[in-house]
Amino acid sequence: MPSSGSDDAIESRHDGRTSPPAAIEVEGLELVYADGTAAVQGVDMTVPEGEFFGFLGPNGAGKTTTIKVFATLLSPTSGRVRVNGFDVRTEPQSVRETIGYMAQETSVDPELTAEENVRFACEAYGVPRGERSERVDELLDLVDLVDVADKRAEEFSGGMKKRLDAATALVHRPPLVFLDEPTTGLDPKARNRLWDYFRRINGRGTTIFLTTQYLEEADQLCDRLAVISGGEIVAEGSPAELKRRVGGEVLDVELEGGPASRERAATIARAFDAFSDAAVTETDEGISVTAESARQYGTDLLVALRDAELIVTGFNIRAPTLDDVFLAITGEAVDSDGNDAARTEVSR
Ligand SMILES: Nc1ncnc2c1ncn2[C@@H]1O[C@H](COP(=O)(O)OP(=O)(O)OP(=O)(O)O)[C@@H](O)[C@H]1O
Repeated sequence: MPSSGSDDAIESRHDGRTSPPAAIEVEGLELVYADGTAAVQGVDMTVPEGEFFGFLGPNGAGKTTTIKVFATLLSPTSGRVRVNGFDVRTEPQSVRETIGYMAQETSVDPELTAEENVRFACEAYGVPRGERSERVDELLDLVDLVDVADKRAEEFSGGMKKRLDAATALVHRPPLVFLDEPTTGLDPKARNRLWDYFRRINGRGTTIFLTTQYLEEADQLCDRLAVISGGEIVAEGSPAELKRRVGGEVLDVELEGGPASRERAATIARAFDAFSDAAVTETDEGISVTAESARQYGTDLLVALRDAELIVTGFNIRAPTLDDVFLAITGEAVDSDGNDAARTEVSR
């Protein structure tokens, strides 16, 4: 793993000997765009080598801006960022040579075959000529595109294009890969195949930095997560830790009637004595109540709703998901259709 720099406070904090350099080390990162938008405001984070790290946040939170700083496409306004041991400001070339970047839009050439796309990427990244054929075969095999190696990418489904794109991001065997919303718009089957692939490259030791709008994806794949909101990190931990932080269980109640019924039910749940610590949200079907005592007093709430002449058509008690974590932390629900995050009122 490359490492350089003598005057580096971050490295000396690690003593420079006992701990290997982290894949990503960030102290006090700020990025202000030319128009004055403060997109990232004082971010600190460390991603150890080999980790599968998830970076979550509502739209406009600063995720892509942060990735672009890590990938040296934007220069930080202030703060220190080291990627694979290199300073993004003073050693951008070394950073670029040691990272893979799968951007939101695929960069595959539709006119070229799968094999030609990967071969072209090998040339662009300076893979030695004698190694190219083997590298192309290995990567097409890794992403299960061997059977269609000679087909033009324009014939591929969205999922196949994404897998091909991921292969091209890996031709130079980078120890760290950035995946910016890699599965957006894919059907569940295609998404699952990509997940297998990401797990495989992480299993080979590659550090992965993933942004996604699918919280289930983060839950399934990531060792650790950070949530960014308004340019600041507002929560960090493993998926299990974050879920525990929400606390308790979630009671989902389905109601007959429109928004007025949901609003009345939410008011009743908020006023319910047993749920003084509850987070109550209105959902598409009814309401959700997250509380320590959701299981114990859930039926009492159902009775209270019935007494208020609201018609309950279904209910369910479950453990919190990352969606609940996200809602509790940011006050916004992630819209899995990829539209703007829906703002939902949260009372705590
Ligand atoms: N080139 C730019 N000039 C000025 N402001 C920008 C620019 N690019 C992004 N922004 C703003 O910076 C903030 C952070 O944007 P960014 O794209 O990093 O967020 P994001 O979390 O990646 O959102 P999304 O999920 O929508 O991609 C937003 O307020 C956005 O409007």
